[in-house]
Amino acid sequence: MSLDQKFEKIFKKVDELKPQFIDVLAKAIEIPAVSSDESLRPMVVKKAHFLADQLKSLGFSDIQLRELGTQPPPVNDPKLQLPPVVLARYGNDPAKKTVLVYGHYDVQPAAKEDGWDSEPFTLVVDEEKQLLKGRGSTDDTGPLTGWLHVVRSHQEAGIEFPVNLITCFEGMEESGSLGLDDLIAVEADKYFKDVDTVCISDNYWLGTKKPVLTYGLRGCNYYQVTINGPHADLHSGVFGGIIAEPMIDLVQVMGTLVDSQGKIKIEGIEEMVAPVTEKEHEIYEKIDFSVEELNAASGSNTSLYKKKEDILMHRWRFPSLSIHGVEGAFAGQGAKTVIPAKVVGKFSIRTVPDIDSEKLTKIVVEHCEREFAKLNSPNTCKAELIHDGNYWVSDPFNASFTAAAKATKVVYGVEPDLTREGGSIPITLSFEEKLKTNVMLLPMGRGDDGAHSINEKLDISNFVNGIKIMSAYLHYYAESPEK
Ligand SMILES: C[C@H](N)C(=O)N[C@@H](Cc1c[nH]cn1)C(=O)O
Ligand SMILES: [Zn+2]
Ligand SMILES: [Zn+2]
Repeated sequence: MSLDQKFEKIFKKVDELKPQFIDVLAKAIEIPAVSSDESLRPMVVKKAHFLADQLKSLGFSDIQLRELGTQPPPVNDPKLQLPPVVLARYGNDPAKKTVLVYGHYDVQPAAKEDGWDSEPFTLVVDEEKQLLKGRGSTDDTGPLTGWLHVVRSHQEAGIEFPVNLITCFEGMEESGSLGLDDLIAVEADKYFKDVDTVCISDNYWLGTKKPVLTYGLRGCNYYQVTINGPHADLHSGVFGGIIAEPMIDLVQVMGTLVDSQGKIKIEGIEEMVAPVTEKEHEIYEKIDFSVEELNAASGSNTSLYKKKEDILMHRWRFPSLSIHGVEGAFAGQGAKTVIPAKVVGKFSIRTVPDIDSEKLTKIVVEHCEREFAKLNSPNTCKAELIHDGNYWVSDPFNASFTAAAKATKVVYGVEPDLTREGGSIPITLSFEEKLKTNVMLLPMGRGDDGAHSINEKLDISNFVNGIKIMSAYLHYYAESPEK
């Protein structure tokens, strides 16, 4: 049977099985697997078991829920267990290539009060707009479950699976992939011994129309600054003006990190960024993107840059510093007149070549300490790293990228753009280094999916076509003469 004939049968099955695939996604999304919320850790574990059950019913073998030990500090409960990594195999034929597919089953926090139109952990199938709405639909439960549907479609179409598949599904990606590095090191010559390539479906197209393949990610160093003052929250009428307020110190320290144009004000970071080459300018010129698409995705007119090249460089190629929030501060409606006793400011820096993570942390911590010292406050200040994750940039010209480009052409009828990604997938570089193989990012969703935001969605066409691309990719990769 020719590849085209195989694809016809598989794709027909994907279309037929669509309602069942959506049903699996709905069941997965129902589990609020928020890795950053310690109280929801049992839910993250529950989702791992749900996936293991799915893998079992599909006939995967050697299914393991690998424990990673306790979560390292800073953490409220020092006994908190990390969620397990779900390892499984489909096929173990030495004559076939082996593809490791990585995905994460944890999600970002979400609450209806944040502005969602519906309950975030109830999948909404919007027939009118042809989209699937719910936390994790695009990041990353939809793409992750896509790999399971690839297997099911092959089974029901009666087509032999072209490769050996290994899954590595983790539950801590949104919180720094803690513990996974060590597991990969331990299993590099055991469970992962025969891996020829790694495919990750956990990012997004640049815009809304053109499919892409991705060869780079920024890293992410996440920090917290804790200012400690009085023993308890106090009445601002009774104590305001006569004690040093932690929140006043914190906003001043945080105010020295970045300006409103996005320029990082911490000395020593810019110097670590690799200079932009002439070749890079040429690459960026050819990419399909506009400020209008950015505005549509952000739902605003607040872009700091108007030119395509500036936007892309600042998204992919330069570091950025974002301020995320303050733990312990009043954040509700109304007018509570309180002086918070202890506040913890959270910010992260997206890193790029050649920023050294340890050096960056030293610079950041010293900067915060220096700025706090200037305040002459009797309060205490501690700045620390919560987690870091490496940036990754690879060469997109190998058998895996070629197979994915062919698969994209078969499904969408166009050559994909080659992009980098402003977000981070902390474990990517570890796969490349520890398994001594290449990694390819094959995104399923679109740039306006609202990952990490309210009303996160995945277009039904992206879900269905994504499963078809994943299927065709495995066949093209299996047929390729190189690894
Ligand atoms: C791109 C990926 N889907 C993603 O959202 N990654 C997260 C990873 C992260 C790193 N620190 C905290 N979370 C991201 O880029 O924010
Ligand atoms: Zn995410
Ligand atoms: Zn993700």
